Amino acid sequence: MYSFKSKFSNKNNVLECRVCEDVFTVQGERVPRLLYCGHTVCHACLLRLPLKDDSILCPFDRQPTPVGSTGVWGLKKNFALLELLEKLELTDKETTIPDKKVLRNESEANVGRCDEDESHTAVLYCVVCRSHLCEPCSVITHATRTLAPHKRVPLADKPKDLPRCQAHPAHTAEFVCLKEECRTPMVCYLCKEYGRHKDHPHSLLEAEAEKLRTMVSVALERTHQLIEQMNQTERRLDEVVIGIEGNGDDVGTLESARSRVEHHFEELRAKLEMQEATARSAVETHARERLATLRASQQDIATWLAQVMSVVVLCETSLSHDDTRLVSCGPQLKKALESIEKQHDQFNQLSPEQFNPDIPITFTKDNRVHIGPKIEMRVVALGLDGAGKTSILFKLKQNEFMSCRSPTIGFNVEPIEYKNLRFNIWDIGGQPKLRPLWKHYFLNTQAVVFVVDSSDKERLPEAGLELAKLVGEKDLKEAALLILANKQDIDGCEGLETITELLGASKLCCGHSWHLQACSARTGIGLYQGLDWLSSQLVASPVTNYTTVSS
Ligand SMILES: Nc1nc2c(ncn2[C@@H]2O[C@H](COP(=O)(O)OP(=O)(O)OP(=O)(O)O)[C@@H](O)[C@H]2O)c(=O)[nH]1
Ligand SMILES: [Mg+2]
Repeated sequence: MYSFKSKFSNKNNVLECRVCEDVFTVQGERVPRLLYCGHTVCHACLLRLPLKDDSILCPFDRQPTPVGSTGVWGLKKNFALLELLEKLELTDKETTIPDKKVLRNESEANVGRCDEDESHTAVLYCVVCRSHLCEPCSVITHATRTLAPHKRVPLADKPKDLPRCQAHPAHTAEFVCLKEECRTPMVCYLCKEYGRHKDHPHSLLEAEAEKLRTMVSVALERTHQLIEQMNQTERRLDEVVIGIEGNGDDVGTLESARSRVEHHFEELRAKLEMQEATARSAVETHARERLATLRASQQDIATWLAQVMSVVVLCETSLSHDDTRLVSCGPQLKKALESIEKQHDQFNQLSPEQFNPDIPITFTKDNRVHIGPKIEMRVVALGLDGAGKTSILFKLKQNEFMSCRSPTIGFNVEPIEYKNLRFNIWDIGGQPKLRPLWKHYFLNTQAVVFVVDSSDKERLPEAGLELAKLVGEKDLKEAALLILANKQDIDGCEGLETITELLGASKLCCGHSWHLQACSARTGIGLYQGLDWLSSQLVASPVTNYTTVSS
């Protein structure tokens, strides 16, 4: 029988901590540790001693023992004492336990029995004496001052026995070697202090297990949260799928998107059909009117022909008259010949265009049909004073450039014909006092030509402010915006990138159809590229009919 009394009878007073008077143990909180002065104190008492300048003062002679970052755990154990303890423990076991197997069977059989009295049922476990006790025996056996502080826990909380060291089976493996390459992580103090694991990083088995337990608990908590999030997301995805596909009577978003597409294109088709009907009717009205004019001209010619023929007959007959009769017919003949002259004039007035059977059709971007040689566009030219608006207009109109032009007070308006377009360009004065009047020219404007002076960097921000006002104008919402970076012939003028940046054009004009074109009113470069861009904004198909303007 492995009895409490026999176990401690040898050790009493000899192997106990002189601070707490508890018996030292080979592991755990009563492990004996050495101080620098040579005194031995148990681990638990050392933990309670106050620190002074990172040193522990010996409770017996006040000698300091420095402790590093590892604290009390870093102090050497009193191995001589430990050896002695273990030997005593083994001797106890050998003398009291004749056969280990018998002991195991016995201790298994004794589970529930009090180690002091087999007739009692154990309910407690003394973690120091490692004995199972009933309540009364626990009180009796621990009545002395030395044994009274022993920690006794309910049997259910009995700590698990520590494993034995593989290399030194007589010792418990109470440390964990933290070196990755070590295959046997659980080691005893011999391995740790002197053996294979000397100088390896270590941790106490309990501390390591606690660290792992905490790590696993945290990971587990996070995993539970992740699972919850995944479940929630799965539910939300299900809802989204149902939202898209629909469920029973609820129509999904796919169906409503489909209907919106169908509706949009139905509307477009209806609008297109209307536009086609309007265009067809315009073409037919145009053709009918032309045919009516042609038929009227045919009738006129038939009438003129009959009249001319009768004059021819009169003239030919008169040629055979004698003198008296011819003279008397003179006034009639003169009148008839005058009428021929008149009909000749009327005949000459027939327009040569009548002889061209073509019907010139152009489509605008909004699907209106334009029939006729020229499609018109209302354009306003704006910009700061001196930017070169008037110079550009006159360069386009009559290919002229004047190096000294007086500022425009009011406006100039000129039709500029280019390909099959007629741009009616309104050039408005740009002096500060005239700028508030710009808005009176906006109505029905299809395009704004905003002119900036590329050689005047200082005034570009001011131009940007005026541009900002223009793009905000309601009447110009649909208007195309052509920015002409003028005076590119001047040395040191700014490039398009700087101009775009200083005007803030990219941001300002994003709601508009806009284009920045480098040009010069002096040389004419870039002006027709600007007009081409304007044409492309108005006309759906490319404009091919080149007419009067020469570049
Ligand atoms: N070198 C050079 N000078 C130009 C160019 N365009 C205009 N100028 C000159 O710049 C000055 C102002 O030109 P204008 O056409 O009167 O300017 P504006 O924009 O009509 O000015 P306001 O009528 O006051 O709004 C004139 O002296 C022009 O000769 C150009 O492309 N190159
Ligand atoms: Mg001007």
